[in-house]
Amino acid sequence: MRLCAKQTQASLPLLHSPLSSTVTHPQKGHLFSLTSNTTTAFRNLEQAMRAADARMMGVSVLGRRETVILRHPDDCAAVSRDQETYGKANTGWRHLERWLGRGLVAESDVAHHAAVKEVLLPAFKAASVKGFVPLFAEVGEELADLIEGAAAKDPSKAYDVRNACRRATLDVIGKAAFGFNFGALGYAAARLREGRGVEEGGGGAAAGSAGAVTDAQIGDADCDVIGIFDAVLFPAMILLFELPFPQFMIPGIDGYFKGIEKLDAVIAKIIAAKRVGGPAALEGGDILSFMLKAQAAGNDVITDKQIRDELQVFTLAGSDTTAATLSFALYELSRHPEVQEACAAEAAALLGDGPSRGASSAALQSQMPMLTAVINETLRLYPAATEYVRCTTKDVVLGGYAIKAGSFVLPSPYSTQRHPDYWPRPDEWLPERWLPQNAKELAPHADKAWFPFAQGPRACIGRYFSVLELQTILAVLLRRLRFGRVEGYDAVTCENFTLSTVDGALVLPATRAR
Ligand code: HEM
Repeated sequence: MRLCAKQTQASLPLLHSPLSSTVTHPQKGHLFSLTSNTTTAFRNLEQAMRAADARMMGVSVLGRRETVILRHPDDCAAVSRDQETYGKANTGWRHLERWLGRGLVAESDVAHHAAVKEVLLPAFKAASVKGFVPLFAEVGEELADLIEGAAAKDPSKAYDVRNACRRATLDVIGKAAFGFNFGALGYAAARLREGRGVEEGGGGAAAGSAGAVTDAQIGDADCDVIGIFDAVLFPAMILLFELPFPQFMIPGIDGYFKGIEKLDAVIAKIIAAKRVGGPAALEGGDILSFMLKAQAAGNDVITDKQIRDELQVFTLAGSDTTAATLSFALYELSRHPEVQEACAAEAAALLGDGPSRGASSAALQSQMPMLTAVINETLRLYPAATEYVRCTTKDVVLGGYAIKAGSFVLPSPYSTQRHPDYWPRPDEWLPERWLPQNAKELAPHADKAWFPFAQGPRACIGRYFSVLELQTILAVLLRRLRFGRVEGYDAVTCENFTLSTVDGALVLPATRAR
């Protein structure tokens, strides 16, 4: 672990002075220490940078590549905006080629990425995604049914809302992006009716390393795509670290490859169903239809392979990220009953007896200020992507520090969004900081120190989609349910590709009297 000590611009040193700190990183540990440290490295790094009041910090991963974590908003913005100097080529994404191919998030060729993004952007604009509100509300109701069903069985039993949220967001992405029902919530509801639990697994790193891929028929009601994800995510995260001999070094790597095969089978099935349906099947407003229509119109960027890759990317990027935000929001709401009641009142006033059909994110924001504040604050304290990675294409000086060509630089939403220089009371979950009357005092630098969706040309394409999804599902849930605190329980964060928890996100749900 090394700290980028402040150096004079004149000397332009390429050295970083050593830091003795408690931060552990996979430099020389054996396999078990490696895996456990990797899942909590983001937390240790944030604390070490804060203790040292460091602008950035360098770590060495297995002694291979210099890796620098950034927590200054200007550095994060500079890296995010300049693709020529801070590219995606050579970053760990290429190790996930078998899975994500050259889909948007993994593509390193700037021109190809820009061409694909230009085609897809219209489908993700705020005006386009508002058409999905009825779908978000429908899935929100199904999620509420599942949670309510579990609570009815045993009202005193702590409920892991995280896995339920993962199921909901997977169903949303299936229906909205592909016009396909993964049936993830239906699978859990059926198991609950049979008296068999599916939510006990936790869904964190431990579940990921278990490597269980179901043999269920893909795309049918008894298929558990969440189970496939559990097998894929953890080895995928470790693959990003460029370990030598991954086939021997990474626990669960067989489950990773089998899982990708299964996901590929699901995706082939989804695309085939669309093509068989002819032009009528392309009128559903989903993103796959959008791509197939672009292809039929002669757009040569959208090849069959590109469509397959994007579907893999959307399944990944569009589900666990939003699920993490949703479940952390419910967890924090369970600990802040007064905020929860304010949100429930907003939801009741807005939704009345039915979902707000066709509302835009901006409209919901003005009508649900507290609920929107809850989402912003949850994304601040628990950004699903704690860091994102770029690779320097030449020697650079960033924020006064010299960094060698070929180094990884990681803008860190997690560390920047907890930085005491930019956030008063940084570790407190305080949704009210986002209300206009408090912003000056409690969120004075939000415009530059809050970027959970990244920034610049590689910023998240799904931002409006996911915020609208979160607003709608949270409103539907809070109108029907109250989430109580589980005494003595504090969620422990870890990383399982996206921000996760070691032990789920436990709450005590109860039906609200209406
Ligand atoms: C709370 C939810 C979400 C968060 C916090 C989030 C965060 C991010 C971040 C930080 C990046 C940049 C990654 C990088 O540069 O390596 C990103 C990229 C991306 N996200 Fe999201 N995301 C969310 C939801 C979604 C959704 C719902 C979708 C799709 C429906 C989506 C699709 C994508 C895609 C395709 C990219 C790659 C964009 C590009 O490279 O041009 N994300 N996201």
